[in-house]
Amino acid sequence: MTALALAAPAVDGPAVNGRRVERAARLALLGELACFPKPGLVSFVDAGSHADMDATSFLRSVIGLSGYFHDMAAAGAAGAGFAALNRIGRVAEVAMFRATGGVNTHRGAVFALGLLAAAAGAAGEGAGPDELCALVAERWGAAVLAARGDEQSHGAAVRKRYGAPGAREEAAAGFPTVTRHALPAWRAARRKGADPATAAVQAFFASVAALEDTNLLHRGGVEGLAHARAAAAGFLDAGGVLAPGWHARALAVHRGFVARRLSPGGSADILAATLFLLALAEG
Ligand SMILES: CC(C)(COP(=O)(O)OP(=O)(O)OC[C@H]1O[C@@H](n2cnc3c(N)ncnc32)[C@H](O[C@H]2O[C@H](COP(=O)(O)OP(=O)(O)OP(=O)(O)O)[C@@H](O)[C@H]2O)[C@@H]1O)[C@@H](O)C(=O)NCCC(=O)NCCS
Ligand SMILES: Nc1ncnc2[nH]cnc12
Repeated sequence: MTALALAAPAVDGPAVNGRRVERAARLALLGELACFPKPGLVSFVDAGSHADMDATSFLRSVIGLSGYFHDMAAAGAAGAGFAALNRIGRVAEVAMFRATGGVNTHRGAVFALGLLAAAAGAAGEGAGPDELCALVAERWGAAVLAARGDEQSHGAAVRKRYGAPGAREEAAAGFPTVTRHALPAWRAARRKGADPATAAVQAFFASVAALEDTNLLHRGGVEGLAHARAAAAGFLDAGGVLAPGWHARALAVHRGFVARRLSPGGSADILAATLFLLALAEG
């Protein structure tokens, strides 16, 4: 048990697949960071639309979160309710901010992948991506929506101003952007011959085209969100990563986002959740 688990209730759950869950989550966060071109976001190539963080911030954050996903899987296996999961998540957020010097790298991922890790623990071996997403909705969805969040967050400001749904609604609905958009896009690209890293680019664009991303609304307002979704849909309509010249087109979208300071952070989390579910399914 790690220090993060001190926030959890004392439970003696059955033997869980915690190590496998932890490994899959780390692979997913690193895979998301490595994915490029990923318009507006930080990668090993550049910092996209961000002045306060770079790839090193994300690597520090991943290390700072060590043990968190294992603990969420163990808590899920022990039948933890939302309040217990949330306590573990809040401690992980503190660890993330300590690791990055106060920069929000993975708040959304702590939340989304944390819930999915708990579902993986609860379901045990063999549950597929759709089942895990549905389990989050079924078991914790109502409590997720009922929870009082941080009233000062960017997400809260966007909710107040535009009435837009955000990370909570996505989780409570069983991650529809993952199951209906990003995951099918990744699988279709792989079936047609794309390698896993290129399929991740396709999954990312599919998410941007579909998601009401509170980060895009926060930085760019309704116009920024519309621009981002239309640019992503245009890339996919032109054949996405399966069409010749795709890399240059994706790069042009990236540059357009950077020029407008747009950052689709919600889609970064959707991609990480997708890669997490795929890594878990691979074992
Ligand atoms: C439920 C919480 C996640 C709180 O959410 P809330 O809506 O109140 O607001 P935010 O603090 O703004 O965080 C929401 C993050 O979720 C991601 N996101 C956005 N839209 C969606 C969406 N439609 N669907 C899914 N996910 C979405 C997004 O995360 C990424 O962006 C982060 C960078 O954000 P920010 O710092 O605001 O933006 P910048 O542009 O960088 O800021 P400036 O430079 O302009 O200043 C990055 O971290 C990505 O991860 C949103 O940020 C949650 O906080 C909560 O309740 N947590 C509880 C603890 C927990 O996790 N418990 C465990 C599970 S129960
Ligand atoms: N790669 C990334 N760049 C910017 N914000 C993010 N939030 C989560 N992953 C991110």
